[in-house]
Amino acid sequence: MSAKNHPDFMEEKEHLDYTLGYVKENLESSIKEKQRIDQEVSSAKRHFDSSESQSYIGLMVNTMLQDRVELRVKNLEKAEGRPYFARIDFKEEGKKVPEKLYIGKMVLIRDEDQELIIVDWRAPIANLYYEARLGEAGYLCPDGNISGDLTLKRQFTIDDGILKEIFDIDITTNDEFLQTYLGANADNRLKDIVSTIQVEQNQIIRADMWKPLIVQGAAGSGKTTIALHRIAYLIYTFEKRFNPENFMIIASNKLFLNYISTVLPELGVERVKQSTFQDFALELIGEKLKIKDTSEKLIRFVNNNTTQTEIKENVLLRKVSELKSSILFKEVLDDYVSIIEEKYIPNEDFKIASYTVFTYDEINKLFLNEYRHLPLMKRVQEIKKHLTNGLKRRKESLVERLQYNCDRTVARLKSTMEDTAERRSLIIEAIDFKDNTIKGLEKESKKVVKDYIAGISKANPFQYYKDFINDRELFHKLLKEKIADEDIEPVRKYSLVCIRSGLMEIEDLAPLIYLKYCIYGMDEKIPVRHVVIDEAQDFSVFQFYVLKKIIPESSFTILGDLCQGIHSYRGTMDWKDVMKYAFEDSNCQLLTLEQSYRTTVEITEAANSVINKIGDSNLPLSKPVIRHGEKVSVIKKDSRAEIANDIREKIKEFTKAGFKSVAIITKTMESCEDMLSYFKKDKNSPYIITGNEKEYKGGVVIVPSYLVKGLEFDVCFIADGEGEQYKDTELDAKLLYVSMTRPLHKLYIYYTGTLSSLLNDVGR
Ligand SMILES: Nc1ncnc2c1ncn2[C@@H]1O[C@H](COP(=O)(O)OP(=O)(O)OP(=O)(O)O)[C@@H](O)[C@H]1O
Repeated sequence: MSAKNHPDFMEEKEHLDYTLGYVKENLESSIKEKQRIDQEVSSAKRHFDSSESQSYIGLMVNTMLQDRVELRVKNLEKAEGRPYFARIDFKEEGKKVPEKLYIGKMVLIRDEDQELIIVDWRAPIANLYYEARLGEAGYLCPDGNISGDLTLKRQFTIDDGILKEIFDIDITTNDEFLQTYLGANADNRLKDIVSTIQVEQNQIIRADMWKPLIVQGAAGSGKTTIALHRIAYLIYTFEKRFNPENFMIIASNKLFLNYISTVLPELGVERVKQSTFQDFALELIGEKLKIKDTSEKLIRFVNNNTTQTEIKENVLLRKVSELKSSILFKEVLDDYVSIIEEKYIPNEDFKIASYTVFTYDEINKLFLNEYRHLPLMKRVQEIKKHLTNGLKRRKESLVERLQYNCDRTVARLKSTMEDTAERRSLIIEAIDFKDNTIKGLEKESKKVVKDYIAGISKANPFQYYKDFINDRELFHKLLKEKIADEDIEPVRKYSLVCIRSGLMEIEDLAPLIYLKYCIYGMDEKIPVRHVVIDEAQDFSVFQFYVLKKIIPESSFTILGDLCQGIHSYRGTMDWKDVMKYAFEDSNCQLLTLEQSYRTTVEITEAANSVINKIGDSNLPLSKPVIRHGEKVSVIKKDSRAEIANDIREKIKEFTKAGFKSVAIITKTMESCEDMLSYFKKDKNSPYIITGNEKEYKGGVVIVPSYLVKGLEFDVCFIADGEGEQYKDTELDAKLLYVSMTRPLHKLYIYYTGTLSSLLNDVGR
């Protein structure tokens, strides 16, 4: 309700004014404090003397103070216009009066008396706001369970320091309050949702960090947003144990990373590691490999192929991808590594001079049995230690023997011969022989271990991978009964072409990391403790498997939507596979988010009718939050030019009405370019998203259906809804579904000729 009509308006206004005044005053003094510390740090850096420990300690302390005051300034700046969004009154058991707690994006404590002015939304007690109902309630904190009575839950709309609305609520968030947020227009970035997080979202954000968590969330259910809030929550909760750098987001492309990049700073989080799987994999493999554009294969599938050859080629492409993305291929590589392992140690005894220190069998047994738990190269390091120790012992016993023999010879000569020149010469000869032999042994012992180890292969993982694909006989042997006989050679040949052309595919990265892991181990300890993977339906089970293997100390939050699995040939079709193979079912939780917050009831229902055409009852549909809008318009035109004209007119109208982001979505890049040609002469012509850009600028864009995933716009125009474009296939249905679930408010679907049968139930 309008704040002024609320009975507590005056009380709340006074409190807000007080808080704003405090924030302002504090901001001014904190800025001064910051300037002072900045100056001190820069002067300390200029006069830094590394040999003086006092100088080092001083600089460290000042840098820490600098970080702290910088954070305080940032927090206060954030609190300037809207210091909090909610209030709860909670009477803890045993206390007489309820405590009034104002919840905001950051904590604010009054310096004078340590009074809590604003509670951080991530604090344990703030959970009452997100999950508890009025009445008996409790929350879990490091001291245990705190119970009491929740007497008030209140939400505020505060705009630029002005109290606009007050809602007293019981359940999580009031519909009206949520609606205000959902009804807002999208600029070019995702935003934070701290004030309207829903119960099921909150449970994901605050879920146990150490249990792997998979979230199947419908389009628009807030997966990306929640992923970012979860990181902010975990960083806050584990502030003392981990740094932001210990958290990592892996997403499908750089554009998407850029799209989400503003939310974390908004939530007060910086320095979190962000990467695409491809970049991260290349960093791990450590080879300068060129990788094909990840959309290239999809583009081939998306373009409607006509010739039999093209159709045949595409079938092969799918098979290659499916194989290399599967756990089956990991098993094939396990067999391959076993073969490498058998021949890894050269069939040679380890000798010094002509004396055998260890036989080949002894060494190989150690390699294959004793050190089996280690990667091959790590075993070699152990063997090296073993050889060195054995050599030392052997050398000592040889020296002892030589000394003993020499002493005996000398004694014998002395007892059997007169002290003549001949006897002296024989004694010198014996001593020289001993000394020279020892010298020889010393010299040889310096290099025998090195030479033996040098005989062991040091090929890099990529070389092993190439060798495997090059070796026709071996490839066939290991793939037999794994895939159809007639597919083995085409798969090998296709892979061979990739290798020879120097362009690998994203599907080759998990196998390469795996080979590196098995043969070399991961020396670089990856300092990541929690990995969040978004758009996870595009990741294969093998990719999840290797990530888990190489960062075993990390836990994972995996979020995706199978309905949007447009890369299903290399992605995940069933979360249960991920649970079973990547996490070996160990405590892995699967949660679902069905409610969609992005779009209207009408648009969600239309999109669901398309996904229903696939006829797969396992595909989880989304449920719209109760926000109604216009019906989805399905519009027939005689030509593309007419479609472009209509879109142009509508864009003008919507821009006037305040909509900030608009997308014209076509199925392929070719049709994007065709669409753009009609806008070329316009003053503010839209631009095409190609997938190569690192920055997302927003505004009016033209985008192919396979690149629109993850993004959202106020209004979307699907410019080519005809049957010729979108056939009755699973991939086309998913592409349409993804495209249709992007708008917040309005969706128009245009076509010429005949409408795609996938859209038969839309607009009815
Ligand atoms: N609790 C919430 N309160 C307000 N807005 C919300 C809430 N949850 C989600 N949203 C909004 O819904 C929209 C969709 O969120 P987001 O992009 O994170 O969803 P998603 O599940 O990742 O979508 P998709 O898979 O379709 O890309 C965003 O505009 C987000 O701000």
